[in-house]
Amino acid sequence: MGEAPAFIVDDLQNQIGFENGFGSKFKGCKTATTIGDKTYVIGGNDESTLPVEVRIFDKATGNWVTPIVLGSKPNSCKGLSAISLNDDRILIVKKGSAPDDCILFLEVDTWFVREQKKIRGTEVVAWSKGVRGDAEKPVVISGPSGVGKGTLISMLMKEFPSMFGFSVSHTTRAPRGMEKDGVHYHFTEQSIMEKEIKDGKFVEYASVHGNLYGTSIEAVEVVTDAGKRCILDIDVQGARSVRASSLEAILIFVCPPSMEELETRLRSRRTETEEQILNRLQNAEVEMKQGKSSGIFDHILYNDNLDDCYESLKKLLGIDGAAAATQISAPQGIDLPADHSVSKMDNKIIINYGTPELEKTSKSLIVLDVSSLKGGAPGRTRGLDVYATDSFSDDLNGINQPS
Ligand SMILES: Nc1nc2c(ncn2[C@@H]2O[C@H](COP(=O)(O)OP(=O)(O)O)[C@@H](O)[C@H]2O)c(=O)[nH]1
Ligand SMILES: Nc1ncnc2c1ncn2[C@@H]1O[C@H](COP(=O)(O)OP(=O)(O)O)[C@@H](O)[C@H]1O
Repeated sequence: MGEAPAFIVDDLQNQIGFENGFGSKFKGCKTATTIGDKTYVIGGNDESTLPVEVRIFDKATGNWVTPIVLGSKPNSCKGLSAISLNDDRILIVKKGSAPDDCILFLEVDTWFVREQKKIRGTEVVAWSKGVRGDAEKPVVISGPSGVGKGTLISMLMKEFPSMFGFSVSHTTRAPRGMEKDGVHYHFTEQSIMEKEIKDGKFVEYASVHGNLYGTSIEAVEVVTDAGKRCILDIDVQGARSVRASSLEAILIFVCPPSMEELETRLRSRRTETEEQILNRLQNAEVEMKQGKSSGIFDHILYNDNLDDCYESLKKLLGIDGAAAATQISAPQGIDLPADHSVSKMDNKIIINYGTPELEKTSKSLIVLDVSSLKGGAPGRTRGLDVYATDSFSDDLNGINQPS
């Protein structure tokens, strides 16, 4: 049954005293997995409130490396099991943890991690929380200045405060009258933002209407860590970067009914100078062309009547009518018992928490189907399929039925 442990390296075990999580009982919250030449040692102190640490033993050089760790680091726990998936991420099962906090992915060679390694010139790993199904895709809203993006987003956040969270961008533009630092934007300076971009702190950034705007990795993570679906209000260049990234967002472009109406809305807002209005209207022509024809966007919405447009937005997000209630209450966590062992077969991770006697009589296996994983750092890893079953069969396909 299952796969052989990903690794058991005696000298490593002697050096740092961890045990592999595969089917074994162990004291500390430490485990290790080897991918290629690198052994990832993951763990902290038993029952500690400190975050789980990650160290890498590079067999090629014989050196230990402490990587930059992105993503929200899980706290230590009663124990960890680790399994390498596709050599680019390690699935971690936290024993005895809360249902919404027990399946994690440590990305070691995904697109996002490779990009970050390139920018930072050092070892990088990134945590991403695992969630069931296809929920929580981030939502990108783009469109010309004054079309109503902010208005639509405010309506969504007001109606579904526990479902959506706004990604607070950084910008070098000056705050408008009512805007608060850290709420509407992180207002910053050009030189500081350029340094942070160089340090790899941004998912995307662009120069828009003469100012620098960008989405930090942290801005997305703060929202996903709160268990909410992330909304990004970004321009077309930023949308293009997100489309190419691992975020797997739904991209929506909002159009005005006419350029005249766009100008009316922009002027009636009274937040820009005449020069800024003219600049934004000029840019709007280009944005409209790109938005409608570039193939970046999944959906185009026309914001003529505000209420109609808002209803269309909810519909394409699957949160209109009864669907809204279902989605809000859908459980995202996975209830795992404290004491269990973990093994892997093809694209299925089998979590066994029964005694041999118990196995015969009741459900004692949880199967995590990881064949359709999507997303990942800096967002969540979606697409986990989870179901309970009662026994192994010779052919694992035999337990492929959700129960
Ligand atoms: N690429 C990118 N664009 C952003 C970001 N934040 C805001 N923007 C875009 O910058 C443009 C100007 O935003 P803002 O100054 O708030 O003006 P408004 O859209 O007219 O309210 C809009 O197209 C926003 O969608 C960001 O983090 N990244
Ligand atoms: N469908 C609409 N009809 C009329 N006015 C609208 C509509 N949608 C938004 N507005 C108004 O247009 C102005 C610009 O909207 P805003 O949300 O700030 O645009 P954006 O965030 O795209 O720059 C605001 O004063 C807003 O109240």
